[in-house]
Amino acid sequence: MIEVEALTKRYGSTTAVDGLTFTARPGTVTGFLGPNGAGKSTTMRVVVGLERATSGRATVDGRRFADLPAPLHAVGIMLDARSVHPGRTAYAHLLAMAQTHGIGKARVREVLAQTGLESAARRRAGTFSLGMGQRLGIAGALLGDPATLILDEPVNGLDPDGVLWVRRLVRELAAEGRTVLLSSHLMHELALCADRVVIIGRGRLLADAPVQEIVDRTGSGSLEEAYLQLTSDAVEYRTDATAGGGR
Ligand SMILES: Nc1ncnc2c1ncn2[C@@H]1O[C@H](COP(=O)(O)OP(=O)(O)OP(=O)(O)O)[C@@H](O)[C@H]1O
Repeated sequence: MIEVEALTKRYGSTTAVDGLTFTARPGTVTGFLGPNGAGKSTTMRVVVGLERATSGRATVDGRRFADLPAPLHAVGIMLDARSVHPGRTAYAHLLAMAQTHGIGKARVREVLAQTGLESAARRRAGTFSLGMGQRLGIAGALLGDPATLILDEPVNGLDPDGVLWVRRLVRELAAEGRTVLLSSHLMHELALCADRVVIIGRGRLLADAPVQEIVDRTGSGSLEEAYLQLTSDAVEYRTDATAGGGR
């Protein structure tokens, strides 16, 4: 479970996250949405201890990330699939992660198989396509068999097969009782795989409800329409094509 409570993060005069509160619960895929610069990545980075909150708090299973005894087992993270050392093979990358937690080679092979990377295991990550890099990032997130997963744009760069695979995977993870927090700009995809969505704009909460409830409450025909309506005042860079709710 992820709990974000009155979280504020400032960078100098920029307030990236502004008094944000929400909970991502076990057995649920929570979609995390917002326009560019809304504060999604910053929130996720605070949750996983890469940034320090200016005020408020963010916890995983009731603990701050820094206080988790074995982080890989508590929370699987894919924030930036490109953060892998390009000279390392997929296998070596995962093995190095595994060794920090006493996880064995068998589990490394298991996640390589689960993410469809078996045949690419001995290839250097620097030669991977965007989609293969995403798969490797997801493999790393799954490695510790964590109860919580945080995936930033997991379908970015995936082909239709890959998109379907991620959709099934996150649904399975939630069905196993895990907490999944997933950000994406692909509304159609989120509507298919998320149970509820948390929408933020300019660092503030705009909506936190089941997908259907948000669609109904806004009188929209789709999550995309509801999203455009809810974020219409919170978009910093809007082109003519999207001004006025996409009409
Ligand atoms: N390290 C940093 N230093 C200064 N400002 C930052 C830093 N990181 C983020 N910001 C600012 O904080 C705000 C929120 O950025 P963030 O990356 O969290 O948004 P986001 O919702 O993830 O956006 P996107 O959809 O474009 O990835 C932006 O105004 C951004 O410029």
